Amino acid sequence: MKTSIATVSISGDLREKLAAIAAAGFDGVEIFENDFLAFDGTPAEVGRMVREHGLEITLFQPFRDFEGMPEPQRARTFDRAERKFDLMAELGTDLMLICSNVSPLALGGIDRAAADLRELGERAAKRGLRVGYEALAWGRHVSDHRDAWEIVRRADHPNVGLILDSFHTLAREIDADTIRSIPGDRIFIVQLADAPRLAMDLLSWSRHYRNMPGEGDLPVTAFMRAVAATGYAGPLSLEIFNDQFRGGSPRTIAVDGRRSLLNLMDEVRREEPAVAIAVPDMPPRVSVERVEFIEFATSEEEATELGRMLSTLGFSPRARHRSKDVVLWRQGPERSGINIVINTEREGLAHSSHLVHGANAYAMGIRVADAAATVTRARILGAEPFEQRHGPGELSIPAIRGVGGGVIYFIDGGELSRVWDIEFEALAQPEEQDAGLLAIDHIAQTMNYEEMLTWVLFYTSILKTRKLPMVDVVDPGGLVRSQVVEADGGALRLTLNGAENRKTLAGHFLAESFGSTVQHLAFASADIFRSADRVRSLGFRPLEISPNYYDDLEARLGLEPELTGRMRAANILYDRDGDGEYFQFYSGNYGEGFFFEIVERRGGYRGYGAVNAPFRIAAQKRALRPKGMPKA
Ligand SMILES: O=C(O)c1ccc(O)c(O)c1
Ligand SMILES: [Mg+2]
Repeated sequence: MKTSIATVSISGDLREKLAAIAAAGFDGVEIFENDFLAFDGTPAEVGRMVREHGLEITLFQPFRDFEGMPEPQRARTFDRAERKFDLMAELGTDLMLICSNVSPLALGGIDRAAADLRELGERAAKRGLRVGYEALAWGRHVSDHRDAWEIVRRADHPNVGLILDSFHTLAREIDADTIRSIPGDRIFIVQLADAPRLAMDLLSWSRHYRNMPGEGDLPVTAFMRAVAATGYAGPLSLEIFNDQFRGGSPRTIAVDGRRSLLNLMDEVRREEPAVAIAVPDMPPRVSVERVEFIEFATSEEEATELGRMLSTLGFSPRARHRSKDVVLWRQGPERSGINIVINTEREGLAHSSHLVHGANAYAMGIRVADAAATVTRARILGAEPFEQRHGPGELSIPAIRGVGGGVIYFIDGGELSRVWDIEFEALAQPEEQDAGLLAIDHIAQTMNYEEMLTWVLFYTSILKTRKLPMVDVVDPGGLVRSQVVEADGGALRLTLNGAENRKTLAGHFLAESFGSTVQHLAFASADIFRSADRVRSLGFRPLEISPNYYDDLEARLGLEPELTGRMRAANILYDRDGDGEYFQFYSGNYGEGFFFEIVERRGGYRGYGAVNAPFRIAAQKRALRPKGMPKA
């Protein structure tokens, strides 16, 4: 399988685009005409530059408003095509994309279009070139790949083929299985793009909101399965028109693109075992069992402060690392579900993370079915493996760098599961101060909004997880977009929060911690009222919620005043869905906006209390303001 990407998908000038595309491991590029026109070198220089990067030009595009023109436009269109053929010869590519005509002058008629393409194919053949015909979803007469195929079929020329583009087919909800009857060798190139579901006109949707396969909501896998079934063996080429990507980091977008293609083809290979698909062999997405630990990097002083906060939540220091300045905090019986690690080392990644971000939860450990396989898959998908010096007798825990520069460790059932015994030495048992917190319910990570798709693709391509629809959270200082990535049964729940500006609580946290990511940790309780009582007696001060909230709860959901009274007294917020109920309360802020949450899920409640987020944020801002939080 050859991977390719259109230059239009990446930001920067042509030089920067090519460097990023090559570094990410693509085999080829589609040269988008405008990227070429804006460049100040000759076509031959562009061709040389592409090849010096080890890339080939898979396609020159687009050639517009070609088929079905009346004279005199028709003759001029052919002249224009000949000029572009000259250019292609200099660039060193043999394939040109003709997109279906959108001109009001176009006459329509399948046979007329076929005759024009046949003549163009004849002219292309004289120069050893080929032309591919693509149906734009908004084409004037041709907007469906089935019609485009019929035209190509009737053109009946070896130098004329079909170009498929997942966006145009899927945006119009055309059944992708109609591709299965097209001969694979008549398809000259396949362009791939996903997109979020949006209600808008097709052209604007396509030109501004496409994204990488797996990042959006379109059934790109079903489309690609149908393409694979035709026997098509040419390049798979990403063609992503996206306003955000145009301003993003070329390196990141290129790495995301290649990750998305490999992940897609791996999925197709598993779902179409009868079709031979050349994709690097990789372990399947690994299932997650639970969050094994969260590790904070802090100074000694901050460790004391964080420890004080954890003590009020019922945690106590239980074990110390045998050779490092690292302490394990737990609560409840031995082997309870929450392991919090505080690292005050003066070297290594924890230390450098602390220098950059201040105290922060820079690492997490995830228990998976197979730790080594997880890292193998992640590496093939372009993630960076992480290894740190380990002392004699210590384990080498498979790990990768996360998107934000932190670390994700993977632990499985083998020797790795004994890490707490092997590397740690138990401390004297303190008096019992358990608050009934049983597990990490979810981890909330904050990032710039522009980086959210990168994170979503990272998690969903490496781990057996899925994304939920994005929701808007209103902060008095602006909007925060929130998207959940979760594993079956809640074994891993991540809430990703994308901040658009620094006036929001999330944006403030991001700015003040120089891009650290874990902004809050939610612990699960089986009895939130009991946990609330316990932590209060340990000195915990919950985030105070406005009394107006509880009046509204009674009115809105018809809750018993007795229940709302208890919630009001403990500052507990409430939500429910078709499956169950959710109770939650929060801590105040630690540092520049880090906090803890305690939750109880009753029945099969699946959400995260998103409806309550604005009230939580308003309360946190009230609490933060005296320390210099900008007024929203
Ligand atoms: O938006 C367009 O005009 C356009 C051009 C070329 C393509 O391949 C395409 O999918 C869209
Ligand atoms: Mg296209």
